[in-house]
Amino acid sequence: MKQKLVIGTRGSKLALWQANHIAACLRDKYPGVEIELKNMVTTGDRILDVPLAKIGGKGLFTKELEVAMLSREIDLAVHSLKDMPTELPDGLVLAAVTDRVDPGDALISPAYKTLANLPQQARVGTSSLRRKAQLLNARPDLTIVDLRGNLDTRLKKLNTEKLDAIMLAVAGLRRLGWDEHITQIVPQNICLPAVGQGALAIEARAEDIETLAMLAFLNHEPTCQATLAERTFLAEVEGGCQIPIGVYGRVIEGLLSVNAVILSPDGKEVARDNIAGNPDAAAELGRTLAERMLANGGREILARLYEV
Ligand SMILES: NCc1[nH]cc(CCC(=O)O)c1CC(=O)O
Repeated sequence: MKQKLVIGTRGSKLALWQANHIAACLRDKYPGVEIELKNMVTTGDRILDVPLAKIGGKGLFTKELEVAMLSREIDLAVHSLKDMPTELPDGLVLAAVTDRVDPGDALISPAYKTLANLPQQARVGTSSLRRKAQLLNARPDLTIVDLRGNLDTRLKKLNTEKLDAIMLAVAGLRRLGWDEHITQIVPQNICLPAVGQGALAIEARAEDIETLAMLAFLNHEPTCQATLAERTFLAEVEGGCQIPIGVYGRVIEGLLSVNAVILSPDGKEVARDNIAGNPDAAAELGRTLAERMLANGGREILARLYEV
């Protein structure tokens, strides 16, 4: 057993909460082991004035931490699983995926409360293509305003940018204790979450058997299986850029079911489908669902996306 573990984390409030949460779990489990946090800055933190979809490139919020891990500056990194690319760099693995309590998206609209109540042409802030496309699919009249920045910045922009609503992940708001701002948990038939939303990913070096063994207790197997299906689905449909897809898998009574949607950015074209099966075949379920959706309209939606 190691006598010390160094956790790398980004400096945002959410990232620090997540890293401190895992640090607390580790201290609790291994009272004699020194657990240290090391703050790092990623490209995604540095560039705040450009819509995420335009920065491009994968692992905007993970790469610097991964470089530090490979050079042994840190032993593990804590990420929102949602921010992790489907393929990890050589030499790194997912050591654990934690349980997720809140996979969904929340609407914050002090004036109107719910999506159905928003007036025609209401201004809704989000930086996510996935939320934008699903919002427009349900409400083509809405005006979507790009909204970047950390959670606190985005909450402030609700007022400063004169928005009628913003949409954020429930999990992030809950972790920061800001769930009193939530006015509606958006139902999944309107908005499916991002791959891995709500789960934490613990990343470590593949050869670091000792650390991997110490982290294994953090893994929640049903969430690991559900998100494996989601990540395989994403890997199968994704090309070079950010695309509007939502997908949610969960294991109930031993059955893994996965719901997914692929949309055009304007929300007008949609392919929806679902699949269910043995959780041990999670990757295969994700892949089969992706193949089926690509064959049933998904491929055309993506082709038009790459044309522009
Ligand atoms: N894109 C940033 C990001 N990465 C993870 C979360 C929330 C926590 C989670 O989904 O686990 C958020 C904020 C948001 O989308 O509202």
